[in-house]
Order: sequence, then structure tokens, then C-alpha cells
Amino acid sequence: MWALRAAVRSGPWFSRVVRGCRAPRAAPPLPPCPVRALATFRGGLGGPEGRGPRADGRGSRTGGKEDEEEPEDAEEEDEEEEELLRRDPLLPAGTQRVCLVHPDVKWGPGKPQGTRAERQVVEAQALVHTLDGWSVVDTMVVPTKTPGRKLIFGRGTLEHLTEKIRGSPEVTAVFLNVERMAAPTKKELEAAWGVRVFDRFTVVLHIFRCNARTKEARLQVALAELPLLRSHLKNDVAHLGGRGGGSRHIMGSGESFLQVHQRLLKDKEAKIRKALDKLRQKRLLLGQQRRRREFPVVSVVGYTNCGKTTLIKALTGDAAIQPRDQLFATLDVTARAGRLPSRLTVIYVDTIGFLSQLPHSLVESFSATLEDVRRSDLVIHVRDVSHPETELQKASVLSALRALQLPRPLLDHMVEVLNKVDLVPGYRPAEPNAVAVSALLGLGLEELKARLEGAVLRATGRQVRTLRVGLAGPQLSWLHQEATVQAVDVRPEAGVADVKVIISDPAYGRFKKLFPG
Ligand SMILES: Nc1nc2c(ncn2[C@@H]2O[C@H](COP(=O)(O)OP(=O)(O)OP(=O)(O)O)[C@@H](O)[C@H]2O)c(=O)[nH]1
Ligand SMILES: [Mg+2]
Repeated sequence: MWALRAAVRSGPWFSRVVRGCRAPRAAPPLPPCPVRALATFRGGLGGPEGRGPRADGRGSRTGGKEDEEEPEDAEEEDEEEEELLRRDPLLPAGTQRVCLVHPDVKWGPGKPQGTRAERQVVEAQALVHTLDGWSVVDTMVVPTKTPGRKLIFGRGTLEHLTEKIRGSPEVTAVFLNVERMAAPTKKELEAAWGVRVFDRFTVVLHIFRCNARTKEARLQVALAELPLLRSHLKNDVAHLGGRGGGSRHIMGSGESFLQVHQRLLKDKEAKIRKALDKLRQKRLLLGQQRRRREFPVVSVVGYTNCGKTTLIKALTGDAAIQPRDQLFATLDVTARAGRLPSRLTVIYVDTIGFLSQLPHSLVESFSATLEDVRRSDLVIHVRDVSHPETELQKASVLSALRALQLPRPLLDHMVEVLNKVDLVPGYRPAEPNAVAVSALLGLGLEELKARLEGAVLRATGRQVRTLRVGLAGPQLSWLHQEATVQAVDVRPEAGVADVKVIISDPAYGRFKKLFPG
């Protein structure tokens, strides 16, 4: 999974923490979020997850048909949660011309498995291009034998890099393609290169922040940020400590600055977890209601940008869904209803995309949301077959799903969808059980729906049955309510009808009990 490092803050975070505990509740306006896709939403379009962020950039409630959001919470509770979501910007706003530096580890434990430096560079470029106004003006793949060292590169290589970066006045920032950079590393590199330096963690976190719209997703991002805040804290205190600040006690409390701030962060973490827990309970309740209505739930998972949202749009015909060519466009789990050929209604759950080397803490923070996947009846794994690393992406997704401890039957009966076949002329699937489609052009969807239907019926114990009902009785309307009626063959002479239905075993049991004989 991913790899990453430290971040960039503007302004003294250290004092912000102290203020954080006493600050007035109303949060200040957030800085603009430089992610390309947001421009679309500012134009007022409804996005796949609903109405898009509010004008103040704080996101909005989802607008999906099966929204997970509850009505407004009590005002005070809302304010408290907003307080938890206060944060400094991670990346500077405005145009940035980035030099991408990729440390290429050729051997040893740090060597990435199953991919090549060029691929990792392409993925890193895609991350930078996701940020509005950011462009990559130079890319350097730099061999290193010492990725674990404080400055990542050997002395000679570092001098060479410094010379190149300092000699390129157009470069305004460096994206160092490492998982996570320790705060002292960042500081030294920034001092050496004279520009700000970012790692993958910071960039991904920033994209997550910008794309998270529901309260739950935003709280999950806030949770994922805590390790970053902790590492800044240590760095700030070490810095202060040099001037005697780190060991000072606050107003005779017996606690040092470090202890106070560590405690505040711990409190913050506990509050975020509590708020998330509450939202989770609500989601569980909604899930139960959904199951009571007996709509099968189909989760759509896959690598980021593989076409999950586009596929759901194609399967549901929901024109309001706006897929975007962007990494991590979907951060909120949303659900939408669609019909299978037999007229059976299923709920498609759109999920956050996976990425190889996704920072562990990010995955962890989103694991609660991904519980929806665990509780679904069927999982669709969407793959982008036009991507040069499609096999590696598949392996990443499968390993992430295993880590989520999906029930065995869900993993075993997963439907694999090979998407974007329109981009691969003459595509022939190698996988015998997979369905090849173009979600964008609507190719292969009928075959996919037929496959989904069979899988859903098997997974949920539903069967197609023909039941004879009296025309005068309430059976027919009962069946319309509790099952999926496919065809009604009326025999007026006998006063009966033969009704072809898809019905679950429990519903069939109830039918027989209610209408014996
Ligand atoms: N050519 C082609 N493009 C596709 C197809 N399916 C999706 N796309 C494009 O791929 C991009 C990403 O699509 P999304 O549906 O947003 O992908 P996603 O998997 O939901 O992405 P995240 O939510 O960011 O993880 C968009 O530009 C889509 O138009 C397809 O079948 N063919
Ligand atoms: Mg999506």
C-alpha cells in the first residue's frame, strides 16, 4: 500500500492548538481547496454524491437517493463537530510549478514490488494534476541506496539535486514521491532547495479533504490527519526545546507544552472517534431499514479512477451522477437504486477508490465507511483494463479487500468487471468469468446486468417462483409490496392469476403463512 510523509502548514500550528481549546465555536472560513474537480461544483452542478460543497467550501450533505445523512443535528453538536474539523491548509493555494523528485530504490527492503519507477512517476504526476493550478514542470528519477536516511539521498546526489532545483527558477515546489517525510527531513530539504517540499501523504490528504463532503467523510479525514499533527508537534516542541520552551510548564499545571498538546490531540482523537461512532450507528440503522425493505445491496469497489461511479451511473441511469477524471473523486459512500432485467431493485453502493501504497492511516480512517462493503450481498470489482498496470491494480484491490476481512462468500462470488474496453481495440478478456464493458459507452451492460441478477439471486437466497393467487384476495397486492412481480397471467374464468415473482425465502415463508392453501 501507499507510502508517504509530512506536510506543509502556514502559520504557527503550535499556538493554534492552544487556541483550539478555547476558541469561539464559529469556525473561520476555510481556505480555498485547490482540487480541479471543485470548479465543476462551484458552477452549481449536482455531483455524484449530491449537491457538492457549500459555497464556503465546507462540503454539503449528500443528495443521493439513499442518502446516508440524517436530518440536521442539534446546532451545538454541529458546532462542536465543526470545531473538530478546523485545520490549517495543507498546501498553498494558487498556481504551483512542481518538480517531481522520485527516489528510485533499486534494491533492498525499500524496493517497491511489482511496479516500475516510470509507473510510480505517472501515478505521482496524476496526483499533482488533480490539484487545481498545479503542474509538473520537471521530473527527476533519482537512484538512492539509502531511502531510510534522514535526507533520503546520499550526499553527492543531494548536492546535484539541490543544484538543479536551485538552478530552475520556474520551480515553486517539490513533490518528493515518498510515502511520508519526517518533519526534520522536510525542514532540511526546504532549506536546501529554497522551495516547499511535499510528500504523498500530504497531497493525498489534501485531495481527500477537498473531496470529502459528508460529515462522516470529513471526520474520517480529520482522523487521518492526526499522525501528521503529532509529527508536527514533536518537531515544533523540539524546535522550542532548543530555546528552553519544550520543558516549560504551563501556568504551574505540572504539564509541559508537549504534554498539554499531546493531551489536546488525544482529546481531539477521542471526540472524532465518538462523533464517527454516532454517525456509524445511524448508518447501521439505515442499513437495517434497507435490509428490512429487502433490497439487495451491491457494493462497487475498485482502484481509483477505474470507473466505479460511471458504472453506477450507467446501471442506474441516474443523470445526476457526474463522474470526474480525477483520483479520489468519490470519498463518501453513497447508494443508488437500480433495476435488474427481472425488475428486481438493487442498491448500488459507490465507494472510495483504492490506490497502491495508500497511506495506512488513511485506509484505517475510512475502514468504518467500508463496512458497508462488508455488509453487502454482492461485490463488483471494477477494473480499468486500459491502464498499463491493471494487474497490479487488481492485486492492490484484492489485498485491500482481504485486509477489510470481507466475508469469504463475498470474496468468492465477487463479480469482476473489465471496464474501459473501448480504449483497448480488439480487447479479449483473459479472465473467463469476468464481464467486459465500457461504462462510458454503455457496452456490455446487458450481459453484466444478467450476470448480476444471477449472482444476487444466489447470494440473497431469492428465487423465481410462480404463485397462484385469487383475484378477489389481497395476495396480488401483497406480492407487489413484498416481492418483485415479473409477470401476471390472469385466468378470469377461474378467478385466479399465476404470478411470476422473485421472492426471498423469508418473504415466501410469510406468504405461505398469511395465505395458506
Ligand atoms: N473511455 C472510457 N472512460 C471511462 C469509462 N468509464 C469511466 N471512464 C472515465 O474514467 C474517469 C473516472 O471515472 P469515475 O467513474 O469517476 O471513476 P471512479 O472509479 O469512480 O473514480 P474515484 O471515485 O476517483 O475512485 C472519468 O473521466 C470517466 O469518464 C469507460 O468505460 N471508457
Ligand atoms: Mg467515484
